[in-house]
Amino acid sequence: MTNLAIAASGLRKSYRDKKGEKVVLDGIDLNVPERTIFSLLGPNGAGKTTTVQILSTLIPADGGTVQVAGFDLARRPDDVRGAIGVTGQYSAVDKLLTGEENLLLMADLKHLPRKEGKRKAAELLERFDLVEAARKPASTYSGGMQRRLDLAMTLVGDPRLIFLDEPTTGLDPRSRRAMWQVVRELVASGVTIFLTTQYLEEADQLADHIVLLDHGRLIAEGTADELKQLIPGGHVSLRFTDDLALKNALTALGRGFIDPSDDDRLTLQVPSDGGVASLRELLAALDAAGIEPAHLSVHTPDLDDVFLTLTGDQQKETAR
Ligand SMILES: Nc1ncnc2c1ncn2[C@@H]1O[C@H](COP(=O)(O)OP(=O)(O)OP(=O)(O)O)[C@@H](O)[C@H]1O
Repeated sequence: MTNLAIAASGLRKSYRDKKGEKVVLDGIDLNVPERTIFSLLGPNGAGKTTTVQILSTLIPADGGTVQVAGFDLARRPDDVRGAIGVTGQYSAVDKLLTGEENLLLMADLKHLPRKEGKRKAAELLERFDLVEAARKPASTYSGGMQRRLDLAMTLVGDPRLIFLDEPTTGLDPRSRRAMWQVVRELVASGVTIFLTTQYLEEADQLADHIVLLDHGRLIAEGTADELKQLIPGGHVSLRFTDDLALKNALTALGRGFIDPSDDDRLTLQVPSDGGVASLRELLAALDAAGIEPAHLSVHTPDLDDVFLTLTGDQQKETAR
């Protein structure tokens, strides 16, 4: 049986404000297998940060039972803290210090002997491609370098489970990809990652398992592929060299629409799940009618489509 890095059941949290009680987490269950990347995906205000704050012992839950790294969260918070690392939207990096000084400070906080601290700092600077910048103040670092330093600082304590709360928000595409690579390497080295993100592509790229959180409830979960299958929208695009071939194909297949975005009106969109069996069937039907498409492409719905369908269109802006 796979060991669970996180097992949460019936997690609840609400806040009281002038308007009364606001339920932020409405009884959610989470099971995160060790050595996997688990992604909590949701729009602004869905409750992602609150979940991370509870699981990392920063704030108490109002209800539910939680085990983190094998420890009961309510009874053994110190053991949980010793096993986890958290890098949040608000970085722990002190910008007045150099990268190396930040790492040594963290090693002191973790009570590592001086020699061991220096060895660890040097290893992490190397691993996170920060050797050249090691003696420069962190204020001179790019956004991507600061995130890498932040994550390196988290690793000083050798955590088994790392919470990455929106680790690439605001980074350019190249830095985002570099961070993804770092995350993949961490998992390969045996760490478990609990990732929150607003970026669907990020969850698609990294996560073994995704849960969609909306208004404090889990509204869907599965692998990226499983989530994509929850909604319709896949199709095969067939482009023909002339109008007659397109018309014949439409007759032979008995279904399809002319793609309005093709100015030449020579592309047929045929609804399909994009699977091998249905593609084979479609090509056989065209073959039997003696029609050869000039170009074929398969479009499966992406996580954007899933997210927008399941959370409602009004969240289109925050979902990207
Ligand atoms: N201390 C607090 N007091 C009152 N309400 C709070 C408090 N902390 C969070 N909330 C509310 O809880 C809801 C969830 O917030 P949370 O920060 O967990 O969302 P999120 O999914 O992380 O969003 P974001 O992507 O913006 O960080 C929000 O409506 C927020 O206003």
